[in-house]
Amino acid sequence: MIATLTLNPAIDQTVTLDALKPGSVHRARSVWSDAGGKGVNVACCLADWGLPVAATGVLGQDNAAPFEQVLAAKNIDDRFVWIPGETRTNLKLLDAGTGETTDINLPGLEFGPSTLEAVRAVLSELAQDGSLVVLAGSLPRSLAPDTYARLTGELRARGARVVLDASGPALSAALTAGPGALPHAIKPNRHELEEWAGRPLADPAALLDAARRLQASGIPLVCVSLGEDGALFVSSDGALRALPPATEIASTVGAGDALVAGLVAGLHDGLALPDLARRALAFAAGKLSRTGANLPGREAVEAIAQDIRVESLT
Ligand SMILES: Nc1ncnc2c1ncn2[C@@H]1O[C@H](COP(=O)(O)OP(=O)(O)O)[C@@H](O)[C@H]1O
Ligand SMILES: O=P(O)(O)OC[C@H]1O[C@](O)(COP(=O)(O)O)[C@@H](O)[C@@H]1O
Repeated sequence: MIATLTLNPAIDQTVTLDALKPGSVHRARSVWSDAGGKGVNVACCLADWGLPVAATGVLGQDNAAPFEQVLAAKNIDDRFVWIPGETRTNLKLLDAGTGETTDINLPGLEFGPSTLEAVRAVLSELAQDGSLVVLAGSLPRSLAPDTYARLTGELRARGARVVLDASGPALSAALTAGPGALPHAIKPNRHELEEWAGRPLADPAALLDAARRLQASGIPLVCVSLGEDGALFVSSDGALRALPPATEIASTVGAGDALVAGLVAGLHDGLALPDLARRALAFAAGKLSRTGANLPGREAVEAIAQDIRVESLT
């Protein structure tokens, strides 16, 4: 069983501008919305790949439709806890000239201990021996930074492997949890890894060293995503860098989530590190060619994976 948790989902509203100029009035070329948030996006990509997946977390009842639609359309087991209020809308400003996206992620719905308890109950039903559980995205401000660390300990005690995609204090707390509460895999991006390290990691050697330190601390798989430079992968099988293929980019929003979904699909199939890296980058490249958290068909993703170059690092 595969499950994803999104405690702070979002409707992603992507606004395309001729050029983003801070302080000036813009007339948008176009606007579109996707139901998103990290765990929702991971579940969408896994469902497109053909794996059964359940999605849980907390959603607002007052703008439920986009989430209900996408979960139903992709046949994702909807195990969300619904609360009064609106799920946040995050703004993604796409500069058509440079192709760069500027993210404005809002704080989101806050909720108390009883809602978290309800989510915990769903997770403990979903997590069994051998399950893969993805904990992803920011935490609402009402939750303690060690929320992921605690959930990871509980899920591990049930025999599940946890894949964590978090940042800031929530990531730091999860990485300093005791040995029984560390995640099986993490996917920081360069900025998140620098935040954890407390210093810039400008050159490849510094990045690799930080990733190796995390793996040596007891996290079996560390993947550092590097945008257009691909990603680093470190496990007990070694370290490697995977390079992205040339890709038509429709939207970069959710590329990191697609990479996480590819990692999960690879862990599910027990792939060796180089093939796991190819699978993860193929998911990201497949998603980049589309808007929203959507992958092309399995054959197309497998064809992309075959073309991904992987370099072993010493
Ligand atoms: N501009 C790009 N060109 C090619 N591949 C990209 C680009 N942006 C992202 N990717 C792919 O998507 C993956 C995740 O993107 P990244 O930006 O690192 O994640 P996040 O969104 O979590 O910060 C990268 O490892 C890479 O494979
Ligand atoms: O929970 P956070 O950290 O605010 O991030 C939420 C945002 O990240 C996304 O999941 C996209 O993430 P990536 O582009 O890193 O894959 C959006 O759907 C959402 O707006």
